[in-house]
Amino acid sequence: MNEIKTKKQLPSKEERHKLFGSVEPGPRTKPEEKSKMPDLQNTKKDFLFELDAVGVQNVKHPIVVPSTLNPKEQSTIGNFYFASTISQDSKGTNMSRFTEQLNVYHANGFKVDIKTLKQFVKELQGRLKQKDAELSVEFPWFFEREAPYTGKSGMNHAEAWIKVNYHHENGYDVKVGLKGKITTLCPCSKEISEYSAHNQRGNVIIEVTLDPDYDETNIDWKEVLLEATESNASARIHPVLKRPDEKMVTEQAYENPRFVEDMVRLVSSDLYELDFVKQFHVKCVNEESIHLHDAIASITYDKRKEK
Ligand SMILES: Nc1nc2c(ncn2[C@@H]2O[C@H](COP(=O)(O)OP(=O)(O)OP(=O)(O)O)[C@@H](O)[C@H]2O)c(=O)[nH]1
Repeated sequence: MNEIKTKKQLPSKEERHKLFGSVEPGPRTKPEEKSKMPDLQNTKKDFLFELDAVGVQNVKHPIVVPSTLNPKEQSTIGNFYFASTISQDSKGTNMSRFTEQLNVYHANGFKVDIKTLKQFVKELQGRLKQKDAELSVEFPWFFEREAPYTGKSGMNHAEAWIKVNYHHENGYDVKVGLKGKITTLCPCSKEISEYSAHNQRGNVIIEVTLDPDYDETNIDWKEVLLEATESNASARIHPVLKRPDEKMVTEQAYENPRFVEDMVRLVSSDLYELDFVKQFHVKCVNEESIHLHDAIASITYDKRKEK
């Protein structure tokens, strides 16, 4: 026997909102025109302390990333931080101006190269009417990777970031960074064991200060930092491996054992030799396969302080 279904008769949307607590607007007494509104953040008084930074963070926005590896240009999502210092006599910043400027750049297709970001930060300093401004942007950077024997390719990615600071008297400070993943095979395990050696996935985190004359039209820092990471590892990580490839990377790792300390020293040596790198920080975090904890090592070095 067929059941007879009766359709619910819902109240109108307005009635439904009232049912769940919406009320009529109250009397309006405060100005609605911008020029008549108090501007609290622009109050001038002695506010006791200068601020190191005031701004916005965790701003997600579409960006275009140029690359020397394939794909040569990729659309992705950047996570931005924008800030400036403010003086003791200013109550607050004009927060709308950070995202207002972001939208101006979006209208032209926001390409996150060093030249564009430097221009962005200088304009932001002017827009905020402060003596400095800074931004950082983090994004996943994709690159094509071929298997070592069969040449089968797929996409790998690393976390990349750029930090730009501009001061109206001191100029720019630009830092770039990359977190890449590698295989490391334990030298101690190889030495003491009758067979095999434990290995792990290592994370190499690099941040470098760029030389003011760094020319991104000649060198892509992302590719260089990735190569410094991967070329010093026990083996590279691949998206696609067939059996002949797997045999190659397994044997290569066994032939190139690395402690976490070896990794940071070898990567630092490569960075030391690069003219466009003035200062660097290298950290390696190995997700140990024979422990629940990670092994870590790091180096910070400033070439500008050398005698
Ligand atoms: N300074 C400051 N603003 C905040 C904060 N949190 C939110 N805001 C918001 O920032 C917005 C105002 O931005 P402003 O840039 O000062 O706006 P405006 O004065 O209309 O903009 P201009 O014409 O550029 O000066 C308001 O919506 C504030 O509520 C905060 O902690 N500090």
